[in-house]
Amino acid sequence: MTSAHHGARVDLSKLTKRFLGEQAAVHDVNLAIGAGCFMTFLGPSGSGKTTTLNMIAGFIQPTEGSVRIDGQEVSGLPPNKRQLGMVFQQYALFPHLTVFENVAYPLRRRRISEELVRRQVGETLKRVHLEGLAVKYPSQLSGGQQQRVAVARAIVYQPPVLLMDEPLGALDRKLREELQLELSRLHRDVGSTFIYVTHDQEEALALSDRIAVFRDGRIEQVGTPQDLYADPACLFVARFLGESNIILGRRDADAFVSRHKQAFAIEPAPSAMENESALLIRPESMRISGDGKLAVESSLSATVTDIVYLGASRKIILKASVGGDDLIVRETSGQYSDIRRGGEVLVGWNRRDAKLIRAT
Ligand SMILES: Nc1ncnc2c1ncn2[C@@H]1O[C@H](COP(=O)(O)OP(=O)(O)OP(=O)(O)O)[C@@H](O)[C@H]1O
Repeated sequence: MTSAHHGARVDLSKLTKRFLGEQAAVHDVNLAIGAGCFMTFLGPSGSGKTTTLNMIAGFIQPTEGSVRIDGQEVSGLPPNKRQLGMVFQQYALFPHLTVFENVAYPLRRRRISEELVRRQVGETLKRVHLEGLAVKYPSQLSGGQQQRVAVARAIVYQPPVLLMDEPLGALDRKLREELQLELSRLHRDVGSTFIYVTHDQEEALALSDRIAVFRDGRIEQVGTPQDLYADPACLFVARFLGESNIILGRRDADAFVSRHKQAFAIEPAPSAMENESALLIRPESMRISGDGKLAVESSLSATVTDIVYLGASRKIILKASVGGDDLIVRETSGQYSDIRRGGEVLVGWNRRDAKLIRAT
C-alpha cells in the first residue's frame, strides 16, 4: 500500500426495515458518519445493529429511507458495486486458497497486474503481522490469525468504507484486546471510514471515535465515548456504558428527592430537564468512609456486601440502609479506605458528579 487515502462519508436517512409480518427491526434511523470516522453501533442483541449494517452493505433492501456514500444514493446498487470492505463472521475465508490467495482475491477480481498484486498483498500481510504465513491454508491457522486474514482481505484495496460485524466476537479476551489495538492502528494508517458492530461496551469505548447506541431498532444516543460515559441521555445508555449508581426519584427545585424521601443537592439544571427522574453517579466518583467522616456534599449510609479485587482497582458493592438500593464504589489501588465486608459505612459524592437523567 502506498499512500494513506481518505474515507468516504456515509449518511443514513430515515432508514427503516420491516421484515414481513414483523415490527420494524430498524426504525427511522438518521445518522451522519464523517469521512474517516471510526463509528461503532453498540446495543443489545436484537436492537437492529446488524440489519442497519446489512442495509449499508446492500445485503438487505430498506423498506424506507436511504443510504448515501459520499453523497451518492446507493440503495439500487448491489454490494459489490458499493466499494466496501467487509469483515463479517459469516463471510468466511476460502478454505481451498492459501492466505496469500485469500488476501489477493479482491485484487484479482479487479484485474490488477500480478506485480501490483504481489506488492499490495505483501504490504497488507505485513500490516496485520502475517507475513510469515502467506503459504498456509486457513485450517492451519489459529482463530486470531484467521481473523487477521479476513481483515487483510477487507483492507487490501483500501476501500473508502470498511464494515465489520463483531469481527472479534469468537476470540478469547487477550487476543481480542490485541486485535483491538491493531484495528485502531489500521484505522489510523488506512484512513477508511470504519463502521463496526459490537455488543461489547469495552470494545466500543476502546476503539471508537463515535458510538451510536441502538435500542429497539432506533438510535438512542450518538456521541464520543467520553460524551456517552460522562453525559448519557438516559438510564439505558448509562447502564449500557459502564457501571452506575442510579437513584430514582424526582427533582424538586435545587434538590433531588429519592423514592425513599432522601434529598440530595444537584447542580442547577435547565428547565427542560424538569421531569428527569433519575440521578446517576459513576462508581469512581463515589467516596466511602468507615469512620463516619466524609467531606462531600451528599451522602447516605450503607452496608458493605462485597469487595471485589480487580488488580489496579477494587469494587465495593453496598446496600443502602434506607430503601435497600444496590450501590457500587470503585477505588484505585493506593487509595483504599479502611472498610470491611459487613461493615456500616458512609458513601457520598459531590453534586457536580451527580447527573440528572431520564429514567427510561
Ligand atoms: N431476516 C429476518 N427476518 C425477520 N426478522 C429479522 C430478520 N433479521 C433480523 N430480524 C429481526 O430484526 C431485529 C433486529 O435484528 P438484528 O440482527 O439487526 O439485531 P442486532 O442488534 O444486530 O442483534 P445481534 O447482536 O444479536 O446480532 C430482531 O428482532 C431480529 O429478530
